[in-house]
Amino acid sequence: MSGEKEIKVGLLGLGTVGTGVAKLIEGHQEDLIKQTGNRITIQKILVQDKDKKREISIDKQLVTDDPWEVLKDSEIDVIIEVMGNIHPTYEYLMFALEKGKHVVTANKDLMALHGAELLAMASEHHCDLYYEASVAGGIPIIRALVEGFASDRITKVVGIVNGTTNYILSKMSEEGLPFDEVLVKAQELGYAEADPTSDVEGYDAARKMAILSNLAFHMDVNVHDVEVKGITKVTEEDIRFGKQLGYEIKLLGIAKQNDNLLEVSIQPTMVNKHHPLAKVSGVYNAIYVYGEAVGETMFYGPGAGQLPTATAVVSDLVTVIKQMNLGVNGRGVVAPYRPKQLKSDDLITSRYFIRLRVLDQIGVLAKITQHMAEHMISLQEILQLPDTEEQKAQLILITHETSKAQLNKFLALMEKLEIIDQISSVYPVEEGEIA
Ligand SMILES: NC(=O)C1=CN([C@@H]2O[C@H](COP(=O)(O)OP(=O)(O)OC[C@H]3O[C@@H](n4cnc5c(N)ncnc54)[C@H](OP(=O)(O)O)[C@@H]3O)[C@@H](O)[C@H]2O)C=CC1
Ligand SMILES: N[C@@H](CC=O)C(=O)O
Repeated sequence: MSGEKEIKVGLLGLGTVGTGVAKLIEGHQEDLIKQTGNRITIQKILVQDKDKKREISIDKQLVTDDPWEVLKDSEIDVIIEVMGNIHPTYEYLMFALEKGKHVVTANKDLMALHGAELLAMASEHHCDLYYEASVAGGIPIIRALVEGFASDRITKVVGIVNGTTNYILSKMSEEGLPFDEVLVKAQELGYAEADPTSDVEGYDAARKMAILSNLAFHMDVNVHDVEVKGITKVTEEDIRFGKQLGYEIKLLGIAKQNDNLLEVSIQPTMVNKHHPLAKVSGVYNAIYVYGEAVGETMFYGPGAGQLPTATAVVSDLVTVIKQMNLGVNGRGVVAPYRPKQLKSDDLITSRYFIRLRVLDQIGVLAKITQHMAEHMISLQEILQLPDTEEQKAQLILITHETSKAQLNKFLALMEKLEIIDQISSVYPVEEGEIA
């Protein structure tokens, strides 16, 4: 096709994802033209360091370190933001939207914190703001929630939403590799955030769970509503003992809504080895969505990395262009319309894996189980193993469903007992409804 209208894009960032976006726009141009009727041109690219050696050859004239050269360019129709961070990114995108430019972003930090303001600004100026790449890289989960399940009422979203930590836990479990070594590899592969603390401490996944919960439950969920625990304290023993009892440890996001009461968390979880989530390995992500009408659905795919993430970004761009051609930009945003109320700890329930180091004495087990009974915690399974220290033993308890409030009271008591040397770890257990 020739003579098609050109759509000009301003690219903020030319790192892992930005490079993938440039590659796809160039490499898939003919298909993109067929789908949109438009030729897509990258007009300008913002970077920090203009002299940095780049993975792809780019016309030097396009590259700038002056944000205003991109943001104030009146020929640019769409800004693609893949530079990350909250500031100055927030200010740049607010400016772009105010000037009537459509925005596509992969930035979950920004969307989880300022999504509502950005979407309001987009709506006010009849602009699109799409952010599919911000959750689960190449999996079109946002589109599924917003469009695919628009007619249903979602009750639960459970999944693995961080590629870096899933890669680390998989390598630790499958190959026995140490945490630090695998983290370096994840950074080299471009999976980890610029500061990998946000991956390993669970903040990245918490932001993604906030975004998903917002869209799934139509509540104004923000990152502060998410209970967060990362993987830095997961030990080789937890992985080994978990396996002995038939579990794999996964950093699992859980968002559940019952009677308009919400719980959202991200934490290392013992997942039954027969549950499909236990088999999600490497950088892959997987998300279960449960709807009242649809029942159970599962989405699976690469959660990070250059081309998977770029696919989501460029697909958003295609949507924006199609809407430009129809003149319907900025109309798709549905603001949260249900009041948000978070569950108290007595309404949050789970099974739990508790690993204790105890004194290896007669009557220890009886005392512990007696305290469990007093706290209305019922035992599902127990495993006692020798400890590396003499006269100590490792005790692993798997509970039946119990409330977080009861569990915390029980653990507080355990801490005070002389027969308990250490509470080594506590993880929720996900058996899965289809295990
Ligand atoms: N990597 C992944 O797999 C995924 C990433 N994302 C998200 O995509 C975004 C980009 O990630 P990624 O590509 O990995 O990040 P990188 O660190 O690889 O790239 C960031 C790019 O932005 C530029 N940049 C950063 N800050 C500024 C600034 N203040 N002014 C001008 N340019 C700036 C950098 O310039 P220079 O090159 O000169 O340093 C670089 O080109 C983030 O929001 C991330 O969370 C989302 C899903 C997956
Ligand atoms: N660091 C993130 C990148 C994608 O969002 C991850 O590992 O999932």
